[in-house]
Amino acid sequence: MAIAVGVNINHRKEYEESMTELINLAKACNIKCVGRLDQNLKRPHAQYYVGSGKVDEIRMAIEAFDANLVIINHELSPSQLRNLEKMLDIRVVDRTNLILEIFEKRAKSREAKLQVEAAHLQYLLPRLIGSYASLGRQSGGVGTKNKGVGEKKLELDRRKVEQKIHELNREIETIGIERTTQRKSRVEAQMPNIALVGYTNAGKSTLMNAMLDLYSRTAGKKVFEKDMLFATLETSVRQIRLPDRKAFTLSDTVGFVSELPHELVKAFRATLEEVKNADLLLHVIDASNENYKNHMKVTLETLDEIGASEIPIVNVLNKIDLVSEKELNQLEAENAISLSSKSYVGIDQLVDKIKDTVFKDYVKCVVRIPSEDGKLYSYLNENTYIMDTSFIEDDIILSIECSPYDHARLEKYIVTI
Ligand SMILES: Nc1nc2c(ncn2[C@@H]2O[C@H](COP(=O)(O)OP(=O)(O)OP(=O)(O)O)[C@@H](O)[C@H]2O)c(=O)[nH]1
Ligand SMILES: [Mg+2]
Repeated sequence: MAIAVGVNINHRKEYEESMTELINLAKACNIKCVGRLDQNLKRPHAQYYVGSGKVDEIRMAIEAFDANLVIINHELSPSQLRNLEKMLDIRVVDRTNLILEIFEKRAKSREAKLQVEAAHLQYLLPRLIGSYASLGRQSGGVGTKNKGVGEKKLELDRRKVEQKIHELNREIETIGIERTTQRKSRVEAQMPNIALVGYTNAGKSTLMNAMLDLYSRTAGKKVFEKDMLFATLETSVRQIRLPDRKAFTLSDTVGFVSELPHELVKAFRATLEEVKNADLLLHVIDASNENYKNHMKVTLETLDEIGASEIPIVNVLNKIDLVSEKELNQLEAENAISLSSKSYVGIDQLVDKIKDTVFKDYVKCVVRIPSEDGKLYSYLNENTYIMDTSFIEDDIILSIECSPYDHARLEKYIVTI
């Protein structure tokens, strides 16, 4: 049972949505918000984040609603967190900590678990001094009360935590090396990489599944999709082969959120390598969300933070089945495709767009291959688009469209007709 507290700095128009989001983040952590307090300020209060009068109001709300937790819609400095907890005598959780707790709950793979743990410890390190947060982890997460840490123990704790972060990072690095090796073998296969990116709950995983359903022969390898914040925490890479044999890898990635903790972005850098190494990003946007523009901005900022801002982007305005025609015409996004991943509307247009970008260098040519070269024929059948087949003497004449890579390799078979 928590009281949600927000400070609207300079009347930000995204404020209301970010409070709703905070309450949803809490829900994802099994915390129910029973009360809410807001304050308009020009800048946060240095000591308590909220103004000191507001601290009294929060105290009254805690009593009135019998709450055992206060959630703040922003990252608090270590001293603000300490001061507030001291004043209120209750555990205070900031937005960053809440997101970290969700990631901790959802992480499944070893790599994701290690990354989240490293991020959480990094967050805790400067906050170890006498806060509830410092011991919350050892005694069971949000909502636990703890007090009294001796100075000596604190120093010991700090060194232990630093050591642990160091070990975790080493292990994450090792997994990262394996990942790079896997990626290398894909690069050698000359397959372009496309990554789905975007705000959490925009529909990235749903679009991935729709593409798999339509264009993958190895169906059944679907990814997890759900109406909740941060359904996806791991990067999944799948191969897609279009009917004209053009193939690419598609990566589904962790969603972004406004004020995504820097510790997490840093910790997830290895997982987000797929994004950094992509030839094209499909920026999935929930067009039915009235704050979609702010979501786009957050995504672009996060891409910048991970060093992926130079990669070409196609904007995918998703969930158009929930948008009226009038609203659809008002949507603003450059280089955009509108579609519905859920009802499979408009996916063909996205595919055309993909062909126009990552496959624009594909070339059409005619090759003449000896009919006994069955191996070459089956390679071409598998990897290039055969538009026409005819025969001259004992040779097969194929009109094909292929990658520049294959084109170079086929040089001695190419004929002009
Ligand atoms: N109506 C409608 N709902 C959609 C569409 N695409 C996705 N959804 C729903 O939106 C919710 C979130 O979808 P996901 O695919 O899990 O979203 P995500 O972007 O992968 O989210 P994270 O993994 O949390 O970052 C699910 O309930 C989907 O069914 C769509 O085109 N139309
Ligand atoms: Mg997802």
